[in-house]
Amino acid sequence: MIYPDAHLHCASLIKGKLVFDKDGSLRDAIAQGLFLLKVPEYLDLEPGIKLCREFYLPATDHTNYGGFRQQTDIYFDREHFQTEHLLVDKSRWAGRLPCAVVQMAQVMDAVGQVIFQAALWELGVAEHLWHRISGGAVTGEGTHWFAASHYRPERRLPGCAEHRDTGFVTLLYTRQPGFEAFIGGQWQSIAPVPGCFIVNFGACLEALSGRLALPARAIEHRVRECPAVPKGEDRFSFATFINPPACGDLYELQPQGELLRLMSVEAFLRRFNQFTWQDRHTTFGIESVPAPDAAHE
Ligand SMILES: O=C(O)CCC(=O)C(=O)O
Ligand SMILES: [Fe+2]
Repeated sequence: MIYPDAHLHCASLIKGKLVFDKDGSLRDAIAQGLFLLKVPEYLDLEPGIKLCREFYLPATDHTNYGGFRQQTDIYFDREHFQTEHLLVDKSRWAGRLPCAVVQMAQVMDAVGQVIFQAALWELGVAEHLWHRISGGAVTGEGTHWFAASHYRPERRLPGCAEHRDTGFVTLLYTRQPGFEAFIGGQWQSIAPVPGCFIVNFGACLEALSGRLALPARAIEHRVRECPAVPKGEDRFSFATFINPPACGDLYELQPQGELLRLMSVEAFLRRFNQFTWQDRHTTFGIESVPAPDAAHE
């Protein structure tokens, strides 16, 4: 099946502010659910790329980027899909990820917070509510994930499940095709643009803004089956996600400005895990599994 390629607006960070190219705006991007962001020139993505190429390989003496398959509290084999991934909460980045990856993830996470704040301004959410509605995630508290994904071409399965990201803002980097988003009532391919992140909004932001004049869209997306590329490399991606804490609540802002509590984040994540991946990791993001004895060097 051939899908049309979607046109996405493109933004940059200029002096720490989110600025869109002339034909686009944050308003359009919020309504569409995703946009492209030029990778800031001070951000080196090589550590993330190296991790994606190596995390699933056996550990060796020469590198600390491999040997993650045994670390079952942060490594997930999605059995019904091509993807296998690392998902690591910020509280574990320093102890479990190579130093250069931690530095990169911290910058990506900070960029995500700038975008999140810009989106809250645009949506008209009063600043004194930002901390409460995000469980502090808007300024670095709450849950901040780093994910590194590898798509196993030998598996004749879809790349990754159809889903909406659960949190507020996601920054995703990939170099190979395969990402598809449900835009304008149909699936559309999102071709990777060299030097750009794909930014998308998640279910917590959609829930928060559902009754406002400008409701944010948590875009439905997936990765199609990615075949082996002769002499090419396997598909990979890495991402940071900004989420409320698992012990927090999901809110809907009312048109008059008051907050309505919808449900606990825990109940929401439990449902999401069960329906999206249909595997044994139903408490992912909710229960923290004790760390193994030896931290990853
Ligand atoms: O690998 C990709 O391009 C998408 C991955 C994704 O959607 C996710 O990790 O939430
Ligand atoms: Fe996603």
